[in-house]
Amino acid sequence: MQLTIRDLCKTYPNGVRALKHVDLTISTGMFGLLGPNGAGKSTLMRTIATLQDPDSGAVEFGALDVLAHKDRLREVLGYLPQEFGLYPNLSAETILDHFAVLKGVTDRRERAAQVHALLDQTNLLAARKQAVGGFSGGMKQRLGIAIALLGRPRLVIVDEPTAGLDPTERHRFLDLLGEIGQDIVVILSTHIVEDVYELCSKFAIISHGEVLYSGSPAAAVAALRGQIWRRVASRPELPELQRELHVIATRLVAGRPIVHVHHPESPGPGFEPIEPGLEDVYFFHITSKSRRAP
Ligand SMILES: Nc1ncnc2c1ncn2[C@@H]1O[C@H](COP(=O)(O)OP(=O)(O)OP(=O)(O)O)[C@@H](O)[C@H]1O
Repeated sequence: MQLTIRDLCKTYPNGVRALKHVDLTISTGMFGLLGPNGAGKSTLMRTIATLQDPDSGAVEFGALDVLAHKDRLREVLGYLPQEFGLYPNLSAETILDHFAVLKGVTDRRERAAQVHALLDQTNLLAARKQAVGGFSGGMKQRLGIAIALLGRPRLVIVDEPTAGLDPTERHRFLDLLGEIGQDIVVILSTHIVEDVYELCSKFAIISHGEVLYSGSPAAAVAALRGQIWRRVASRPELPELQRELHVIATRLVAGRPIVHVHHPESPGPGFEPIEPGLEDVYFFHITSKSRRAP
């Protein structure tokens, strides 16, 4: 099954152009949507999830025209929004049972089986009778994904699910997504580069409503190989380096600024070549765009 997004545009009434001619083809597996705050990720997710309309463009899931047949898309969709409320006094099991009814799983035995399987898959079986008001952030997110998976969706959309999770919970959540993404389309929106690197076979970088890159993380890294250089800089040097070279990132390592520069060959004395990481890819595309902008 394939999700095809064609020439999608959205301008909010306040004039913000949140999506500018977005084209993407997303196949079965985990697809990462990476971009800074305000890039347009949530707008794109909500549009695919049929929660809001674009101004123009098309979304197709297999042969289904999503914008023309929203109800049919919703039958095969699981959506975990950035923020969601849960009745704090209800247990995870009761909440899942309610949502299963809403998703149309009317057969009691089938519903009980699905709820049990999802509680097991999300490692919430032991906590199933507890009121969710006492759940940790990670447990709430796992319950959120269990709700999204009710009714056996073919398309799952998760919007920044790992924000605010500690490393253990983050990995547990990512492992869970990895399992799910074996044979359905899963779109993971995030601003955490490692989430994409660890999990996604394909990804796109989006900024200011535009797709700056789409492809595999490995190909994106390979395309920059031999072109990323690093050197320690003193603070007073930074403005000149930034003027003269394409500095993609500056980091403090043990209190000293380290600059990463994109250049086809050595940019000068003191620079050493480095193996690019996905973070270099991300900053390269984001900064290339702002260098091109008038
Ligand atoms: N309902 C709205 N009305 C007006 N502007 C909006 C609305 N929703 C989003 N925007 C603006 O559209 C742009 C894209 O927002 P969006 O939430 O899609 O980005 P995002 O990539 O999901 O960001 P974040 O990571 O911060 O959630 C931002 O400039 C945002 O301020």
